[in-house]
Amino acid sequence: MFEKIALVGIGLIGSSIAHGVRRHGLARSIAIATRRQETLDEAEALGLGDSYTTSAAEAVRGADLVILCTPVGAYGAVMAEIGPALEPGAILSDVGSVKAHVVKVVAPHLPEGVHFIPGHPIAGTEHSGPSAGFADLFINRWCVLTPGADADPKAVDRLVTFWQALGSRVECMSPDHHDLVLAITSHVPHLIAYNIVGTVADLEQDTRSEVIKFSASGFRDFTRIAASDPVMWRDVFLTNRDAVLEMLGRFLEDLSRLQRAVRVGDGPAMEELFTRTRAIRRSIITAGQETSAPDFGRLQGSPAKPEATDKGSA
Ligand SMILES: NC(=O)C1=CN([C@@H]2O[C@H](COP(=O)(O)OP(=O)(O)OC[C@H]3O[C@@H](n4cnc5c(N)ncnc54)[C@H](O)[C@@H]3O)[C@@H](O)[C@H]2O)C=CC1
Ligand SMILES: O=C(O)C(=O)Cc1ccc(O)cc1
Repeated sequence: MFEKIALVGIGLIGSSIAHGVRRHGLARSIAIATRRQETLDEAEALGLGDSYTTSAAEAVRGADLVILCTPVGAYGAVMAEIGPALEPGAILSDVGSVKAHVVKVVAPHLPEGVHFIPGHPIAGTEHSGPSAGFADLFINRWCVLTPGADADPKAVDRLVTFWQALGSRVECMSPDHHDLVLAITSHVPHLIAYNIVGTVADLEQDTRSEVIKFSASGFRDFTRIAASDPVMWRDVFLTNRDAVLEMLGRFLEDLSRLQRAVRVGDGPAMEELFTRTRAIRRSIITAGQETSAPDFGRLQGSPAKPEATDKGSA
């Protein structure tokens, strides 16, 4: 499908793409670039690519598909480096969790003749680093593409076919719409998880030990989400601020209503809400979005994978 795919950044998502490309024979060669030598050595030891370099510009030279797989906060610096080295006719894409910001920071560095088609596989885990990836990650998951109005349809088709070959279902939408939808389905849920686990972390020592000892599965599910990569999520909240604040505002209004229902003992209001939310959970399962036991955080999550050890990103 492609002669040379360059992956800039080789953490959970980059390494999952590398595994999938190998498994399905989607490229003659895979070039891997990352900032730190230590991460590169890890990727090489895992055999994720055919060439390895700390120079992103070197990796993208001669590549007909380049995918940015770093935290979105690194995109500006990465693009400044690779812009002049991109081949005319190449497809440039990414996997970032936000899209409007990505379009804004990539555009100034985009050479004539390079097809920029932003992307976001809505599939992941709380793990990070090159050893966290696995080829099945994208199977039966959505991948959203946000091509501009002037995007070359042939290039878009090639990228759609690529993600389908990795097992994904693909849908195109505008960057702003993507950011609003993901704010409530992914970004705000992560913020809530970070907050509730932070609340426990700030409890007095004795109470905290009890909470951890007796933590029920609800709290444990929050801790899984709150173990997600701090740099990646910092960048999401720095770059999708407006949509997150919009959805957070609605969430807080609803929480106030619920707080009142609890305070005044309004059983029917609580039961009515909990019945509607149960129906949402069931419709997600019916739509094939869920593969495991009830679990708050996996609304966007990955298929069950054997427990891996947490690895910090490089
Ligand atoms: N973790 C998840 O569940 C999902 C993440 N994403 C998006 O995918 C992207 C990557 O996330 P993960 O793979 O989870 O992160 P990760 O932390 O596992 O890997 C990021 C990689 O980027 C490299 N990197 C960081 N700064 C760099 C720079 N300036 N130049 C070159 N390499 C650099 C790191 O060394 C690391 O190899 C992010 O933009 C994130 O928003 C998308 C879907 C799911
Ligand atoms: O692990 C989980 O539950 C996730 O929600 C994974 C995830 C994280 C970030 C994304 O942009 C998409 C999916």
